[in-house]
Amino acid sequence: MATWLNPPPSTYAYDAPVFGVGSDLPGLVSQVLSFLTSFTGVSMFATGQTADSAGSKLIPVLVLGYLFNIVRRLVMWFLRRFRFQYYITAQFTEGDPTYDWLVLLLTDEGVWKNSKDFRVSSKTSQRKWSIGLTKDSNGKKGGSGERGVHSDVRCSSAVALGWILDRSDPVPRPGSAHERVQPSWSKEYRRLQPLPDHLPRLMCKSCPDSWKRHEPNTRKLAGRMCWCIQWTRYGPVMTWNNVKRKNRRPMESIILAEGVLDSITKDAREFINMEEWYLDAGIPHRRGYLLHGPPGTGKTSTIYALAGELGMEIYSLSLASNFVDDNQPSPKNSIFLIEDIDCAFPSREDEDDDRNREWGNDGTGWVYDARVPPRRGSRWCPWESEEGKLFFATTNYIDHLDPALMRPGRIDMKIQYHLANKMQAAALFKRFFPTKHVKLFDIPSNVLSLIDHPLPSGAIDTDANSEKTQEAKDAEKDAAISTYLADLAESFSKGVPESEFSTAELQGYLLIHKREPLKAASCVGEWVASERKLREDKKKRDEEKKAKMKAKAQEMWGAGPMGGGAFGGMRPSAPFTPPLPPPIPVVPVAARSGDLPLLPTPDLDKQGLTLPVSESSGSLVVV
Ligand SMILES: Nc1ncnc2c1ncn2[C@@H]1O[C@H](COP(=O)(O)OP(=O)(O)OP(=O)(O)O)[C@@H](O)[C@H]1O
Repeated sequence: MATWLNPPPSTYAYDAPVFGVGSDLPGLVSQVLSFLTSFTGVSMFATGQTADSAGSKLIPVLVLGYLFNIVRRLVMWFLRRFRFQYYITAQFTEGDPTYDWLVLLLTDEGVWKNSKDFRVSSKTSQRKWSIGLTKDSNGKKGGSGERGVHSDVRCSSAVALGWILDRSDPVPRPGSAHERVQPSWSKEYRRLQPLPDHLPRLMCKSCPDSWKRHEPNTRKLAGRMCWCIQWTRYGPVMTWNNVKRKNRRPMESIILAEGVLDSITKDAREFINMEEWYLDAGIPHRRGYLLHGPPGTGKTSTIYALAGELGMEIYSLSLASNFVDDNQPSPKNSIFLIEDIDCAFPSREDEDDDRNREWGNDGTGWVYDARVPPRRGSRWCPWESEEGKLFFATTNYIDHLDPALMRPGRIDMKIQYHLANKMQAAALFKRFFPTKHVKLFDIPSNVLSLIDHPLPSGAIDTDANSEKTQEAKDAEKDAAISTYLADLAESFSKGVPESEFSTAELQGYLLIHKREPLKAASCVGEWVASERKLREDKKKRDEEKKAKMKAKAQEMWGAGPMGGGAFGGMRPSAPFTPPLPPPIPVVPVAARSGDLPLLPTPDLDKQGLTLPVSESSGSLVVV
């Protein structure tokens, strides 16, 4: 079924006159003047079109038209000044909760009904705004039924933080997705003056109840870069977009070594509650955590659970954007997250190695890929300027990080994650097979009959006794089931070798047997053996591949000075040192000419890769 969507622009500006002028006067006057200009020009030109004097009358007509245009522009300029003086603009930016509230309110007000311009989309919109087609669970049009709600967005604080009175930019920005919602959309709001008093009321009205409630969701917002042209600046700006909505993850579902989770939560809570102390002590109010360890050990899950626990949103920086704009900071009391931080901020040595490789400066004389832009690396810390926030970074390779990045003040707490131990394996098993869901599991009938103890003899005397004994029977049964499942968990953990598999891997295995606790426990040994074999095979394959590549390179470049190989073992007479900086755009000659394969590999034998290199007209050329 076709759905007519009317996606809202990324920014709404609600204009209201400070002194209650209820219509868009400047806009109206502009329209009238525009019409007069064109009408006068056309009519004068028409009257000048007599057979004998067309040419002589054309020039004054054009001059007059030109003068009209100048006058029109002047009037417009004065009107804009007037507007600047007497209007206040409140901007609601996409990504901020107030934006959502406003769009919701507008939807409820039915403002989209008058829209003439629709965009039809084949994919589901992130926000399911539409013209009265969606209904929430209460049957309310344009309701918020499906929308993600942060667990702790309080109306009052969001209002205080969420809107900006912007006197500096009275004119709509050309080129930006910027739409003005005229005050005429609601008589009620026009009456409420002046705007600064009115806005909080407007926000409180538009803030849906569901936003005020404590709802079990965590939102993750990701930085997205877009281009914006403003009067004052031209360039990329960053907007936060709600890209992921996750159900709030209970802290109990995170299985870590004892005390780890508690210490992070305690530390974060302390940080939040001690803002004033930080200010008084002159210490920047920010706290950085680095979670490091092998993949799949629960680093990201911890952050999501913590966000839910503390009622915070997660603002995640996409490394692809490689950019943070100070003008679009994430709100206070939020979590700023950078996953796999080693990719964004490699250690300086790594970075220099990379640069050397890029510029053929590693002694091989070969330019690998000079098109790789230099990374900003460790000299670029986006959270340096951000206060009142928790910063989380995750990495699998802490050794690859620049020590400067990890100094206190940037990273205050490092938490190491490990591959699963036996305790974690058992806890994970119990999480998968809780007693309360036993009905979902395939429990062998012989086990069930064992669990189903007969009632104690003589217990069924009266109705009351009957109830009591039934309760006792249920409790006894529950206890028997949990003992049974605990035994299975124990046997499962015995089958899992210590610190060899990640929690995610164990989770993957348990998911295969999610309804068969007995099988999950009894087959774990087989699974471990097969996983080990897979790893061995992969290791062998990798080694073979490496050896093949090495042999190929030797065959191509020769083993040593002037010895053998398709290129006669050529090598440069002296190590090549290209100028740095500025970088010259260099494309490997092999890649350009197409007669040699692109050498992909930094770890190929250096001896075999050396070539004589000279510089010629701004590009490096292999001769
Ligand atoms: N300690 C853990 N407790 C509970 N679940 C876990 C744990 N570790 C991993 N998982 C599960 O494994 C999956 C991956 O976990 P997660 O993304 O948190 O790992 P990670 O350490 O961040 O991995 P990576 O370093 O690859 O980003 C999730 O579905 C999560 O539920």
